[in-house]
Amino acid sequence: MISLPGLNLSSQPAQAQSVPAEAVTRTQDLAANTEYRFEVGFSRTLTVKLQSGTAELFGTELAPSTTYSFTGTNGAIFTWHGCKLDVGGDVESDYVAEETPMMSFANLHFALENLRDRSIASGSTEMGPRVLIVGPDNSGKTSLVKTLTAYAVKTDRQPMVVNLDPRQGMLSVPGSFSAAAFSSIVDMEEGWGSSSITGPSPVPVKMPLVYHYGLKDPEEGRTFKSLVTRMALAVTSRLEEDKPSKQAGFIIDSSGAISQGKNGVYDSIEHIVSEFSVNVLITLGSERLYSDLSRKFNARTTDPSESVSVLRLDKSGGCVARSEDYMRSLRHAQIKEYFFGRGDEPLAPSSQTADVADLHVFRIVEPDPSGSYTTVDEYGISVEKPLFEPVKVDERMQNQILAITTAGPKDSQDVIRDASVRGYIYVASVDEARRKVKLLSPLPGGTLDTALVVGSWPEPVEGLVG
Ligand SMILES: Nc1ncnc2c1ncn2[C@@H]1O[C@H](COP(=O)(O)OP(=O)(O)OP(=O)(O)O)[C@@H](O)[C@H]1O
Repeated sequence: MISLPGLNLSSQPAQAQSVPAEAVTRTQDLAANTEYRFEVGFSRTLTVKLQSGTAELFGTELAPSTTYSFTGTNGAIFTWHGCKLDVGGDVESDYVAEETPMMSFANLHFALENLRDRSIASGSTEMGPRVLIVGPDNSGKTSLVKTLTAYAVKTDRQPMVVNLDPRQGMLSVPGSFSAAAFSSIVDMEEGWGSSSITGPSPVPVKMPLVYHYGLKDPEEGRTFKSLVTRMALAVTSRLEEDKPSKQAGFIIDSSGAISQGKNGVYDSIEHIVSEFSVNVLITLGSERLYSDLSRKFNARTTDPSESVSVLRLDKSGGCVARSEDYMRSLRHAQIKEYFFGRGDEPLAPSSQTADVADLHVFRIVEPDPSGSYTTVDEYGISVEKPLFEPVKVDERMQNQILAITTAGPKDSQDVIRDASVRGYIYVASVDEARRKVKLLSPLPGGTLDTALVVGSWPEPVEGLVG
């Protein structure tokens, strides 16, 4: 058996052990072009083994005779030509679906392949496809990104994947934005990974680029657009040095919040399209979004090199609306994995004690309940609040995740905002009397003489250290 999914084995050893791979299984026959869909909660485990035929999970092929196990996961195992699966364990629900959008996903992949071939034919002067995926919450954006990435990697491409959704991290913790080039297969059970230093999950070619956003909703913060601009510059300059990834292009995953629009205006989407020079904009699961965006971008076809193809894909019937409880468990599992690794790839985070006075923590300033960022200064004049405010480390900071930025503690607000992230630390405990703080870091050592940034997202995680 490989590992428990994503999501740290140590949190649920009892359940994991209660379902050994050799426990009772049943055979699930799948006809061609159908998929086996499952919902597995955090307290259950499903095991799946490919008995015969071929099958894939979000584009990644299942290896024969390998038992995969899933916990805290919703997903679907699809087969193009039919297969038999050995299914065991326990699920919230499962069923076989005959209608899937996989053919349209595969067609999209082939269209992207044409653009990649065109980039190669141009001697890499042209960049490969620059794709942005938008759609409401739970419309299947991340699953489509995984599928397109897996298909591209199977064709020996090295696409870059950019995550601009703070609800879920990619190779990092929730609340971050990240980008990484992928070259080998996406790990089956976990699928995306949150740790940047474990081995087998999606294997980035280089360390991921990470920026800290620190809020739940891209539309609520003042730093979203600047971070998109920074990320676009960083991704573009990385691609200039990396031919295979430049030819393969990139795929951007976004948050459902930016697809809501305000009176037909999609400011954040337009900003991403313009900063990343997106030329393929995929709308998932919303006729209205497709209609609004195609009207907007089709009107701009004066210069063909700047044209944006807006495509519409149907939402898969398998997409599951996830409860707030489920999402919280998912975030906590991701954070736990960032520090401790996974069942078969454990990490040993280092614990260090520091003086409270040595930490330079900046809190992201949030709007007041009316959404305003203005305040009245000592002269009664209305002024804009700063982006960050320095905060003292006290007991309220216990269980918080802090971003270690590349900015110095004396740098300006803009420098702190635009700084990339070296990694994250967890505040395990604060002893106010002794003025000491115990920190957990995925990497040993490291200087704390930088600006540490904390936001309201992700929320404090209790009990990370037992
Ligand atoms: N075909 C399918 N069968 C079963 N489950 C699926 C299928 N497609 C997606 N899901 C599940 O549905 C949920 C929502 O999908 P996904 O995360 O891809 O959507 P999203 O649009 O990225 O969501 P959000 O923007 O809210 O993060 C996930 O738990 C995913 O694993």
